[in-house]
Amino acid sequence: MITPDAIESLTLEAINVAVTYPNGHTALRDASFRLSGGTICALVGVNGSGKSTLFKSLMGFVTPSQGRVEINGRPVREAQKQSWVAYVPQAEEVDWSFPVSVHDVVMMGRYGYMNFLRMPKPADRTAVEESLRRVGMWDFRDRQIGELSGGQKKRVFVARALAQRGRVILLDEPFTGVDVKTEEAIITLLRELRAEGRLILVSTHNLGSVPEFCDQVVLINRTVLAYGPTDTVFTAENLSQAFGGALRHFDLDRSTVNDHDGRQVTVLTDDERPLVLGKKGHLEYRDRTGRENLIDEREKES
Ligand SMILES: Nc1ncnc2c1ncn2[C@@H]1O[C@H](COP(=O)(O)OP(=O)(O)OP(=O)(O)O)[C@@H](O)[C@H]1O
Repeated sequence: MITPDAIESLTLEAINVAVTYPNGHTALRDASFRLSGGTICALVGVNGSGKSTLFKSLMGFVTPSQGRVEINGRPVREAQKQSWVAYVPQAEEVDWSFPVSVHDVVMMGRYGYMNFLRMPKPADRTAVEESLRRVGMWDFRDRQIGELSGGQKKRVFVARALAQRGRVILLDEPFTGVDVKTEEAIITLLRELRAEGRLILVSTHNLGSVPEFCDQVVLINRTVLAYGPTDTVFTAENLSQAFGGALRHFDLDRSTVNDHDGRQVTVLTDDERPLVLGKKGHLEYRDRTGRENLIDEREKES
């Protein structure tokens, strides 16, 4: 297991990244942000805003036409050779009819540590078992990957990232098609990985979940519009800039959201997990543990 000491200096930096596809379409231009290890950062933007393109450039799958990506100050391809960047794909990107077992999929996370014959060593087998147990999928190890539910498939790909011992872990829409219980299990795991000093970047449409588990946000729309701590970046103004008319917007005079305190709130949503902003535009949290100061501040509101 990677100790926090070993990755405490982890940094990921995009510097003026532009990506133009061979058909001439520029999906990203002048995109810059910098993140350090020990964070869960949301990558938030509308469909087509360039989230997957940004992920591909962080993995070295597309080469920026301008700018660069650096991990610990080194080109991303060097980090990739050391298996530092792990990727959890969207369900649609995977061919589920491919005849591989759950165990095989997670073993793929170890390929970077093997020679060209890809003969697993005991350390590889141990990493696979530990990772599958950690996501609660060890009992499913011999199942064909296509025979799992959506949430189970997600957990297997998270296990593959764990087996890879990725320092930077990229998750593309990990909560799509996943029930709330599995979402919570994945979030718990991500928090553990953050505590180990890893850098986790999660692309998501679930605005309402972001304040609950992401300490930072990168907001994109063909460039980086804003990045930094969630409570400074996740404002109604920034979100309307990022989403334009794509978000539904409700102003409620008297809130009935969960067990909210009945004061005025604004709700922004593009799906079933709405983002709730208080009267002064501050974030409202479902889980207020550790955020008692916010409740005190609310008391002072009229
Ligand atoms: N291989 C490609 N060739 C040409 N254009 C592409 C290619 N891949 C993506 N694009 C275009 O680049 C833009 C950004 O696409 P990208 O997939 O990065 O967006 P996204 O934010 O991940 O979207 P979604 O939320 O729908 O997954 C889109 O306009 C898309 O049509």
